[in-house]
Amino acid sequence: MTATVIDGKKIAHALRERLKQEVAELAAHHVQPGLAVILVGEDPASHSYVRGKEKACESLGIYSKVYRLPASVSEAELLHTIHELNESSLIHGILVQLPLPSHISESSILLAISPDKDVDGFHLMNVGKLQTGLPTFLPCTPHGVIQLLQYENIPIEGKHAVIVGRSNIVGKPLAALLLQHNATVTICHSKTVHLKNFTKQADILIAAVGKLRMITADMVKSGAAVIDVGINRVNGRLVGDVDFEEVRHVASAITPVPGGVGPMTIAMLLYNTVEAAKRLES
Ligand SMILES: Nc1nc2c(c(=O)[nH]1)N[C@@H](CN(C=O)c1ccc(C(=O)N[C@@H](CCC(=O)O)C(=O)O)cc1)CN2
Repeated sequence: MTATVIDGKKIAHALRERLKQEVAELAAHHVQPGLAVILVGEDPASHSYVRGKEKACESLGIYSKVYRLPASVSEAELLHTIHELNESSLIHGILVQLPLPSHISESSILLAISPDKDVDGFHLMNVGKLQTGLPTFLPCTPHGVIQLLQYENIPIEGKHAVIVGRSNIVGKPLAALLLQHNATVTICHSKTVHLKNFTKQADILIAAVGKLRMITADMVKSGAAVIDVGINRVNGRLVGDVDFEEVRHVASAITPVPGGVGPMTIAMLLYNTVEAAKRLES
């Protein structure tokens, strides 16, 4: 068997084209969605993701403003910036690029963002809404994974989805979303004993740990859909958590890294920003 390679770039592009039209329609009503991005420190990967977000906004006609702050910025200064953005009529979405330096409390910062502008879906209010199935901003990467599965007509309902990784950004919200779509969900993590016994049962296997090529062909059930959320940098190259070259001969569908889930993360952020503008301006 050779798997279908899921083209995240193409799917993200299609979504962005739809959003571009929506932004044009909003412009006709004198509404321009606005996104504020706060970036703290010098992490090159974070700078690159934020540049990607800025460029994506520009290409759709979304206003964006990036606050590039030094790693030495205090929590109080950061909170002050967020409070100002909460009040700004030009800004509909606010996000703080993660990770933050260790002297800043991530939970205090995320709690300060108005839930109505929380386009990452990380505010506790929105986390709670997701868990209880209420409408809210869906975290971008998990939402992107669901969109990829749906675009490829990969059934979710009744299937066993196994997620390797329990982060607040990906693993936990993705489990909630897959449950909403009536999958049976297992979350595995660094303390899971006999990981392979679980991954081998997956109809949909999602790797989100940040460990280079840790999912090998012997860990995958024949015909499974394999979604690789991992981003590992090796000598300047991006490599996922899945051994793509091996696993593609066992799976029925697989996402590459780069060009799989990553582009969907940005597309879903644009989606949430447009949604935020529509809600706040209605
Ligand atoms: N506040 C947030 N911080 C972080 C998030 C997030 O959703 N919100 N997620 C990640 C990083 N991330 C977005 O911020 C992100 C990761 C990857 C990509 C992407 O497009 N990847 C491309 C490759 C890009 C490259 O060449 O470097 C791909 O996989 O094809 C976009 C955004 C952590 N922080």
